Amino acid sequence: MAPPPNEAPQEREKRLAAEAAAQKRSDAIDEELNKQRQLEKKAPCIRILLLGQSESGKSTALKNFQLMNSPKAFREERASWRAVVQLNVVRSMRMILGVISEMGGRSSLSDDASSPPQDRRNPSLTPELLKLRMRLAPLQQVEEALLRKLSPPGSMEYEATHLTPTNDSYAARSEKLKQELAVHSSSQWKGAFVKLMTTVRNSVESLEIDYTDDPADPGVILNACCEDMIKLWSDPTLQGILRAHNVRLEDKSGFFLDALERVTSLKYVPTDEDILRARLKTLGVSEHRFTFKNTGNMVSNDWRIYDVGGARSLRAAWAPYFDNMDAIIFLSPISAFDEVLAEDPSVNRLEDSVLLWKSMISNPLLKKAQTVLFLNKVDLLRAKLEAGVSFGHYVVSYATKPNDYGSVSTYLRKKFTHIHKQYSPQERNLYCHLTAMTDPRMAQDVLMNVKDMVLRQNLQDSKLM
Ligand SMILES: Nc1nc2c(ncn2[C@@H]2O[C@H](COP(=O)(O)OP(=O)(O)OP(=O)(O)O)[C@@H](O)[C@H]2O)c(=O)[nH]1
Ligand SMILES: [Mg+2]
Repeated sequence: MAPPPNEAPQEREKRLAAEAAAQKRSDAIDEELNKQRQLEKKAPCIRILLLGQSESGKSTALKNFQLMNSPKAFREERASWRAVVQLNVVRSMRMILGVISEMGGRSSLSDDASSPPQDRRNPSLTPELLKLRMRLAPLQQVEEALLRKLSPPGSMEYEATHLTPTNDSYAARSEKLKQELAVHSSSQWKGAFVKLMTTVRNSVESLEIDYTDDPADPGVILNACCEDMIKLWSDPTLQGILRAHNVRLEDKSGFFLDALERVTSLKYVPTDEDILRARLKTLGVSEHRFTFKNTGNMVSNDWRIYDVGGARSLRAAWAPYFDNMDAIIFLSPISAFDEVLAEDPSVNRLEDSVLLWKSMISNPLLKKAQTVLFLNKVDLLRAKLEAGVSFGHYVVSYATKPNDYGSVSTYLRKKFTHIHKQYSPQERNLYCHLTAMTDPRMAQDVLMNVKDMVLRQNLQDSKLM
């Protein structure tokens, strides 16, 4: 900056001294930044990219990494996950109420059941079910309150999920409610729960939080609906209706209806397994840093794991991360052989997953990355096959081979392995595991294995260089 006109010698001295001090501070900052850069260069980190279609289990794998590496921090976030579990419960209930409404030719879950002419004509709906539907109308309020809590105004998800409380009809709001709550990975959705987190931190031992002193807590209404929700879910007529409509809620993400009493209790705090089962869709790409212990001095202890949103419209955002990855972990939810994509109901989910695997494997930018494949959701695959859902009916090339877990999983492993061999731009190993990411013990065993393998390979590569 030019010196002020008519500057007195004393002022000039003062100004020069201030400028020199500022320069010194700036140099010190530059030096610090350089030091950090040098350190980062000296200790390069290991980068892992989680890939796969939506609901394949990427974020669940990430949660397992967090649980493995920093269990304390993971558990301190329990209060935030409580609201997600509650939202998952309400969503499952809404699917049930939706089926009932459809049968009655109505679309609203807050309809008055006192004069339902269509319902009376439908022999499958009992007066008890209609009564429960009416009694559970307040769940709509719970859902709206939870969404407001998880996506407050001003947050990135607000636009996508916010329900205008103003003049929208319920039908219009219901349309918006159909969208799944998604959270931008870099956003601060957990911030809304900071106050509660402190409480949880103080009560980690007893695992209890008392929310009853917060009248605005949607959990209070949810708790009041608990008995009716249990009655509805255990109603044999309803179970028959769901079967007839081919709705298997127990296979869907975020299923908690088998634990309604526990998860709707006023003092409910999610367990590790609950957090792994809770469903929250990811938007965008997020980087998570881990420092693993006992990895020796030869290679870095620093790990960066990247979680991406798997829905089709979000896949374009993956490419900038392909360069420079040490490993990719691709998750394929193999239980989804009889399901379709939420974003495009004309596409079978297993078929989409196979095509995505092919395109990732053949991508030249990823040719140096080690490839890890998780054939995930084996628990659901087993349950589905045991319930008599025919794999061969959906996968024509499987034909009439036995419809049991062993045969189906072997077939899929071979199929994915074959693609890997055929489409890799250069020869490389494949580390394939059959996994259930919601089982923390199994998941952590597998992830520990993957971690060691990536590390060994990294060490080998650095020796060769
Ligand atoms: N039963 C069962 N559920 C699983 C398994 N792995 C993940 N899930 C559940 O499946 C749902 C979806 O998992 P996410 O980890 O959110 O899926 P994602 O790949 O991150 O999905 P996007 O964020 O939409 O890309 C969650 O409710 C998980 O708890 C599994 O092995 N078995
Ligand atoms: Mg995710």
